[in-house]
Amino acid sequence: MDAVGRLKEKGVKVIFVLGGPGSGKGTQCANIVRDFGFTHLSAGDLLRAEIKSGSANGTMIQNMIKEGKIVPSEVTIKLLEKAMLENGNDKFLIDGFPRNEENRAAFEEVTKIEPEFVLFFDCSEEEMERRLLSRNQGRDDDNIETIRKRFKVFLESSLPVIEYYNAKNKVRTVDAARPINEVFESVKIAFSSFDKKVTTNSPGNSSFWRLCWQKLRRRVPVTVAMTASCGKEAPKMDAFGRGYRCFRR
Ligand SMILES: Nc1ncnc2c1ncn2[C@@H]1O[C@H](COP(=O)(O)OP(=O)(O)OP(=O)(O)O)[C@@H](O)[C@H]1O
Ligand SMILES: Nc1ccn([C@H]2C[C@H](O)[C@@H](COP(=O)(O)O)O2)c(=O)n1
Repeated sequence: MDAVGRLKEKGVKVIFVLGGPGSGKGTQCANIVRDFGFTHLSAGDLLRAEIKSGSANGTMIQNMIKEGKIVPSEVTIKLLEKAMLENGNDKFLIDGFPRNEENRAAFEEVTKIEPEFVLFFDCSEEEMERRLLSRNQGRDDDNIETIRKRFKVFLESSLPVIEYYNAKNKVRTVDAARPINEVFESVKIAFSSFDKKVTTNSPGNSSFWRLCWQKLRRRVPVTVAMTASCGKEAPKMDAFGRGYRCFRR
């Protein structure tokens, strides 16, 4: 049986975890693994492991990561597919993928998998830059020059992917600019509605969404619980340039 058949047979469920560089995707994925039984697959980690393994693609991947560029989809998808097939679990958090339209379309085409939902960590560039510069994990790309390139790629190539899934009502947005524990409280809300397939303020609830809009227009912060569970696009009151935040605190 081919890889697609085996993934289908396994009944693989996928959640894409997206957000700017340093928004806290990896940190929160560790919490989700602990509490919700998912396996965490970081596209960036898989690519870095490929460099270390000395594979034929290693040098190309290394150069692209140093430049903040996105590695061709076929390389990343092969690594993700292999990791999902080799793992006994059937629930995966795919962190940092899809990073652009090519990643997204190729993944669907090759694996025939649609994500259950997309967990989007919303954080300002200032905060992400602060975090990346103090991450201290010896990453080649955590220097100010590459960080700026990664932000540009995020805005130009990754946000359209989030918008694509948003149009399909598949995005659950979390305000990621708060302390780790507070962010996780919102993540838990996003996941509890996944398990139960019910949300208190469901995306289809137009009066709820109208209330969100009214609050945003008056600059009253919409609570994270609402944002996380409604699963709809947060209106862009403070978009581009300073990140993708829907309101100022
Ligand atoms: N809510 C938070 N508040 C403060 N620091 C945080 C928070 N979340 C994560 N961090 C720290 O910020 C840094 C980046 O976090 P993390 O590696 O989880 O981000 P990421 O989105 O996975 O980044 P990348 O896309 O570059 O891999 C880490 O040093 C982490 O400890
Ligand atoms: N789908 C992906 C994911 C990652 N990369 C490359 C480019 C990124 O800057 C780098 C680090 O990823 P991170 O660990 O920050 O998620 O890896 C890619 O090309 N394609």
